[in-house]
Amino acid sequence: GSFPKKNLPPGPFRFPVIGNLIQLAMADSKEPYVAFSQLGKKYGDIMSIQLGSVYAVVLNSFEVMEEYLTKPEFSDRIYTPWFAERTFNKRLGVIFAKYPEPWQVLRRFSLRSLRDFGFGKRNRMHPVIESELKSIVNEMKLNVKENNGIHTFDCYFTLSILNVLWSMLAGTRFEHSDPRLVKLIKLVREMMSSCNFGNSILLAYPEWKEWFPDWTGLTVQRKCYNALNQFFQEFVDERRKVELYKTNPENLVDEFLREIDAHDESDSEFTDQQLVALMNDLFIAGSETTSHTISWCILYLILNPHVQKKVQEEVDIHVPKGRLPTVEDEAQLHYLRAVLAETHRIASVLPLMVPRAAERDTTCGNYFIPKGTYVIANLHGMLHNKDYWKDPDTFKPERFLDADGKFKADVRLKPFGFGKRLCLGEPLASLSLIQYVTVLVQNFSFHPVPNEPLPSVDPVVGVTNGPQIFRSLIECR
Ligand code: HEM
Repeated sequence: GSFPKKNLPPGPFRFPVIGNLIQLAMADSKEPYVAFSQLGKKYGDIMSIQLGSVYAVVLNSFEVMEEYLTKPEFSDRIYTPWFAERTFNKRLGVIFAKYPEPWQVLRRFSLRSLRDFGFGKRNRMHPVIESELKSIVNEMKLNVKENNGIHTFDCYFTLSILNVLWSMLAGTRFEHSDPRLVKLIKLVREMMSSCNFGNSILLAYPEWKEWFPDWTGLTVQRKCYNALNQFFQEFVDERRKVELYKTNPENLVDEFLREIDAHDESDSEFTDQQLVALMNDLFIAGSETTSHTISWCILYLILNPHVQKKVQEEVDIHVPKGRLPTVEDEAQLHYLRAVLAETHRIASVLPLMVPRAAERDTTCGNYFIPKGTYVIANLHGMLHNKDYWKDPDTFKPERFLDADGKFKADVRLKPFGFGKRLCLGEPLASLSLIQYVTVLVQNFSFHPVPNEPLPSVDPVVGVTNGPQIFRSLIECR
C-alpha cells in the first residue's frame, strides 16, 4: 500500500493483491490463529501481515499484547462498512465505537446501566439466573427421560444466556416457550451461522461486499439484522409509550430513553438508532461467548471424569442443593474456579479477541505502526504457547491452584482482554459461568455415551470458537 516500508514490524513477503493470504493458508488453512503462531515463530512476537487489501500487525506474546493493547494509541477498533450493515450503515454501538469519542460516552452509559440493572445488583440477577437454571434442569431431566439418558448439546445454553441478557435490557425474562424468545434465538443463530468463509473474506476485501452479497453471506445477514433491529425497536417504542421511564426507569432501555429526552437531538449520541445498535451489540458480544464457554466446560468435564468428580465433591460441601451459590460460597469454590480458568485458557472462545486499530501513527520501540493498522491479538496462540504453558493441549485445572489447593490467578490468562477496551460484560459472564456450572454439576453427572467416539475438542472455528455438537449420557444426582 501507501505506507512507508521502513521500520514496519517484520513479516512474510507480501504478494500484490493477495498479500499474505497464501502463506497463511499454507501455515494452517482452518485455524488462522494457528497460522499466525506458525508464522510468528519465524517473524517474531509482533509481525506484519497483509490480509488482501488490509494491513495488519499480529501480536503473538503476552508481553507485546500487554504493552500495545493498554495504550490509548491502540484503543480504537477496526471498522469497515461491512460491520456497519448491522447498525443502519453507520458506525454505531459500543463494540466498534471510535476511540476516544463517542466510545467513552457509550461505554460509560452501558457500564452504569448494566450495574444498575444487571450484575451490579446480585439480588436482581439472582432470581433471573435462578429461573433460567430451573428451566434448564427441568428441561434436561425431561429430555434425558425421553432419550434413554442421552442429551445432545447443540448450542444448548444460547437460549438461556440470551434470556439473561434480555432481562437486563428489558427488565423481564421470557418463558422458554414464548414465541418471541424462539424468534429472537432463531435470528441470532441464523445471523451467527452466516459468518462463513466467504464472509470472513470481507475482512481482506471489504469492497467485495457489493459484488458478492450472496456468496459472502451478507444477504442472509442483512435479513437477520433488519428483523433483529426491528424486534429491538418495537420494544423501545413500547417502553416510550408506557412513559414509565420518565419517573421509574426499570431497565437499560428506559435509562437510554431518558438520555434521549435530556439531550438535544442534533449533537447527541443518544438516538433511537444508537440504542438499537447498543442492544444488538450486547446480544452479539454476550450470547455466544458465554454459552460456548459453558458448553466447553461441560465437554471437558465429560472428557476428564476425575476433574468432574472433584468439582462435584467441592460443590456438594460448600453449596447446599437447591439454591445458587452466594458470594461467600463462591469464595470457597477454589477448584471450580480453577476449572473455569482452565476452560477459558484451553477453549479460547475469542481466539483473536476483538480486533483493535491504531488510532494514530505510532512508533513503538523500533517499529512504526501507521494510523488505521489493524491490530490483531493472537490470544489463542498465546494461551497455547508451549514455552509458558506446559502441555498446553491438556486440560489441567491444577495450573491455577497453589500448593494449598487455593485458586491462583495467572496474569497471562486474559480471556476478557486488556486496558480500556476490556470486555464490558465480564462481571455478568463470570457470575453466569460459576452459577450455571455449579447448578449443572449439583444436579447431573455427565458421561461419554458408551460405544460412541468421545466428543471432539476440535472447535467450530469462527469469530467465536464453539464446540461441535456433542452428546452425553446424563445421570441425575
Ligand atoms: C465468556 C464470556 C465472554 C468473553 C470471553 C468475552 C471476551 C471479550 C473480549 C476478549 C473483548 C475484547 C476486549 C479487548 O479489546 O481488549 C470483549 C469486548 C466486549 N464484550 Fe465481552 N466477553 C464475554 C461476555 C460478554 C458479555 C456477557 C457481554 C455483555 C453483557 C459482553 C460485552 C462486551 C462488549 C460490549 C465489548 C466491547 C467493549 C469495548 O469495546 O469497549 N461480553 N469481550
